[in-house]
Amino acid sequence: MPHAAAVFRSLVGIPVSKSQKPSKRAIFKSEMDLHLTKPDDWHLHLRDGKLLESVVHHSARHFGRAIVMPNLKPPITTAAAAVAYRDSILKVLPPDCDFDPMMTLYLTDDTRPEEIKLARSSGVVYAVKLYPAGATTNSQDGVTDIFGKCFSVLEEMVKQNMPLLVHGEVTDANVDIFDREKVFIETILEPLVQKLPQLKVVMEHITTMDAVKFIMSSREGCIAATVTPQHLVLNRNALFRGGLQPHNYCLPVLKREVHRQAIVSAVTSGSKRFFLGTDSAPHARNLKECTCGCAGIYNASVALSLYTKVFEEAGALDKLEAFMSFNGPDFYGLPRNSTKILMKKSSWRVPESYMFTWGEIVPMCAGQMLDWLPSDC
Ligand SMILES: NC(=O)N[C@@H](CC(=O)O)C(=O)O
Ligand SMILES: [Zn+2]
Ligand SMILES: [Zn+2]
Repeated sequence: MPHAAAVFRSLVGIPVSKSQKPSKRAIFKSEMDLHLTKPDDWHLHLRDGKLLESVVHHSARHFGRAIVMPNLKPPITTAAAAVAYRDSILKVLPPDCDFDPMMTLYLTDDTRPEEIKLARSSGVVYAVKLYPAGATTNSQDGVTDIFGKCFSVLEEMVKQNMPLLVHGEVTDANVDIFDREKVFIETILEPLVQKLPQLKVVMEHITTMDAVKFIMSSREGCIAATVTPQHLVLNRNALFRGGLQPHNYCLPVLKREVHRQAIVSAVTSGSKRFFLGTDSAPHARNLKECTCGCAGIYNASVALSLYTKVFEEAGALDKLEAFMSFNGPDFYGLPRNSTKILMKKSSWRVPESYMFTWGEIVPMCAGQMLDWLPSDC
């Protein structure tokens, strides 16, 4: 195994010297570009119709593949619907684009084991998504009782080696919204992995130190987590800074600073159990800035810059490529991408909004300056 600092130095193109540890000062001072294996996004909302056409290029430009979430209206509950949805995504991609949308099935109380077999044989469905009914955007058709209604489907998933992707929050209105992830781990996830230890599970968009502990204590290669940019750079103060901030509202909701720090430590530690999943979730501006605003942050255009900033500030740029480009495909048992992208150390301003004929979308960090610019090699 090469020393981490040596890897870091080869990434940034500087010769390995006697001092193996890159000092933080050196990182901040030098002008450097990072050549990285093209990343994948293991949790993405592309929507459909006009919204799909408007947002897909932000992901397709710099990501090789993406696990595409199935929470459309109506949801993607069959292999046939997933194949049709994939075709509609491919149709709106720019010519010569080799972005690969990897599809998921939306699990319901009525999903049958047969559908898992069909999904596997379709060749384009890579996972099944568990939304506890009522937990998040378009989850009303989700699962009401995972053990009571879905067990035979989960057993079939084990047979088909099909991972379960989990929105990990309980929906009980009596549970404080900031505790819903922790309670989900205790009441659903821990019993689930005990009952079905062979089931591959990805806990999506983790937000708490409880989730980090759960992932670290479970079987590597079987249980993993995706991490969003917002849960790495923001804590819950960002929801109320100078007034209500609807564009920082997503589910699971942002948590306290100690939780953010625990997640930063986990991803920058180099553990293979954590990988990139933006949870980029576009909603029209008018549906965010209203009396009952939607949950979801649109981060597709800023995600790579923000992840890089987090690793830079932690002095862990040598661990960035594994988080962005290796841990995900390794977990899913897929080849890593063979092409590269360049993260340029170059300031750019995030647009205040993206305007379309039908309306506009406000991105995460709207109007702010960011330090790292992704581009093609
Ligand atoms: N994250 C969110 O706040 N929203 C997502 C759904 C989800 O991933 O929970 C969406 O589809 O808008
Ligand atoms: Zn979710
Ligand atoms: Zn999501």
